[in-house]
Amino acid sequence: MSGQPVSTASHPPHGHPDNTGPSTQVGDKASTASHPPPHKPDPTVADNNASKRKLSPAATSGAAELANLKIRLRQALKQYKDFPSPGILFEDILPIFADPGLHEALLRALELHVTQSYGESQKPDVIVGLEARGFLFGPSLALRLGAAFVPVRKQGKLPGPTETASYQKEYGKDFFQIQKGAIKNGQRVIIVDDIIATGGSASAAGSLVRKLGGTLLGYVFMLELDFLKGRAKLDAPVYTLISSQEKGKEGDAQSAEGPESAR
Ligand SMILES: O=P(O)(O)OC[C@H]1O[C@H](OP(=O)(O)OP(=O)(O)O)[C@H](O)[C@@H]1O
Ligand SMILES: Nc1ncnc2[nH]cnc12
Repeated sequence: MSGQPVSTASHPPHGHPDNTGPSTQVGDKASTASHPPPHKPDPTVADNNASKRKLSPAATSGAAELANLKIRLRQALKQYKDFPSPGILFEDILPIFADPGLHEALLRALELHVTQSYGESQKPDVIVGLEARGFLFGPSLALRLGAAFVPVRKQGKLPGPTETASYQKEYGKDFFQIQKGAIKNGQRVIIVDDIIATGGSASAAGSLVRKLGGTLLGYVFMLELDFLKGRAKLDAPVYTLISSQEKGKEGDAQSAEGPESAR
């Protein structure tokens, strides 16, 4: 049933039996999937090695704050079976934006990540957001970082000369466009979107940024469906706040009678 969010009492933070590949993150090149092997700590919810790496007190408290924010955000996600088509477990990120406290937590978490990972000398000049859900937080993040915001839109929505890239995503095929001249040669760019699934959308957006002469610093996502290994398609550092879908648990998920918090 796709009309009701699935109960996730039996659906702990996502993972997948196939999820064995490395998960590269800026500032942490080791496995960063939210379901690392049992003997490894979960790097998406805590910077467990902060003290060993002798981080400054400010960086350590920033890492602790980030870990806390991630837990709150993870709990707000909802899942819908068979939406928009059979076999897809749809991750609904909208509850985060319905709650001003969580919305603020999201922006703060992303801002912390970018400022901690890139520092003053490598600050992004441009945040590129992908239509449509990348528009929910891309402009606000850009404002916090003192960067420009540039949209990548679905075909036929942008006026004037554009560059186009076709792509395949988890549940369909599409075209992305960006306005020519929207990014200047050599500008440092971070691409943001809500979810990376197969990586098709993000990869197409990356090719558009490079076509315009942008220097792609990396990708930032709220959520990664890591069993789909989308990050393998991307040739710049990838950061995700939360990951991923536990496909093996899909069959266990019960239909909920009403809205229910995901995790
Ligand atoms: O990694 P992929 O397999 O490419 O899938 C990820 C993309 O799919 C969704 O966009 P979609 O175009 O479905 O919807 P939206 O317009 O609601 O953002 C999502 O917001 C990502 O952009
Ligand atoms: N499973 C999924 N849930 C929400 N958005 C998506 N975009 C691609 N796959 C998705």
